[in-house]
Amino acid sequence: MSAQILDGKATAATIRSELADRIGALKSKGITPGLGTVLVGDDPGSHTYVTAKHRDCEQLGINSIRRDLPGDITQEDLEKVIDELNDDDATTGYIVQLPLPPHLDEHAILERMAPGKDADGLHPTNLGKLVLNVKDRLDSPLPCTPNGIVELLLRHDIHLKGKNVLVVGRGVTVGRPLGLLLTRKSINATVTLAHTGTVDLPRHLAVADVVVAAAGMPGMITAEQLKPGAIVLDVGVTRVIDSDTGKAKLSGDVAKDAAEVAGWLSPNPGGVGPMTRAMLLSNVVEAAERQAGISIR
Ligand SMILES: Nc1nc2c(c(=O)[nH]1)N[C@@H](CN(C=O)c1ccc(C(=O)N[C@@H](CCC(=O)O)C(=O)O)cc1)CN2
Repeated sequence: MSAQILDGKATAATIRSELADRIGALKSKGITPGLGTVLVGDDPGSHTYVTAKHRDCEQLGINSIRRDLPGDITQEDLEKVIDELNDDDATTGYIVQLPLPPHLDEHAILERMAPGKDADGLHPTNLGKLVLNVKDRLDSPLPCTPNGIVELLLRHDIHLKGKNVLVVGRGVTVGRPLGLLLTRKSINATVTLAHTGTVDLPRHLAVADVVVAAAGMPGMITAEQLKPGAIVLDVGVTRVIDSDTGKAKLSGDVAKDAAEVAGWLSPNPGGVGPMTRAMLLSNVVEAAERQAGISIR
């Protein structure tokens, strides 16, 4: 048996073409959405993701505003950039690429962003709305990776009602918000959130109908640990040096042989990553629609 593929690349392309129509409608009213990005330092992964986000914008006719800043920028100077983007009318939404270098206070930076311009759904007000389960999902943006995972499953006609979902990793961009999203009544999954303090992870894996691996530990989840037929989403990405070529390559959290046991598997790359970017574009378009007072659906 070989797992069916949760094709994030193709699904993201479909979402982009749907967004193109909405961007056209905004432009006909004289509004062009604009995505701002703030990138601090020279981490190659973050650089790749930000560049890809701007490429997506260019392809869809979204303006993009790029602020690449030195790795030793002070908190005060970074806050000035945040204030400028908050005040810039051309920037309808923006993100601060994470992680920030350790000398910077990430929470203070996210909190300083205007919640209405937060294209990542990571401002405390927007995360708070997720916690409070604010009914109208269009009232505030959802974090891109969790939203992308839900969208990827739904568009493959996979519904999680009553399913046991094991989320491995409690980071702010994936694990924590995903648990909140999946336990909404509209999804109704039963979620276990595992982390580095979890005792006996294999016991949890053995009973999980769905596994979301977002720990950033290459190959940590193997075929023999999975329940046969499990739906597996491989989210974690680590850059490792290939011992044969000496070149850096990407490695997910799920071992290659998982495909022999899983019922569905998201490839990595090509699975959740492209969906994260598609959901960012969707948040930017929704923010522009909200700001223009356009009723969305
Ligand atoms: N402010 C944010 N920072 C980070 C987020 C986030 O949602 N907001 N998530 C991750 C990184 N991330 C988005 O920024 C991201 C990860 C992966 C991809 C992607 O398209 N991956 C491709 C492979 C790309 C490659 O060659 O490296 C794939 O999976 O096919 C996009 C965005 C942490 N930071």
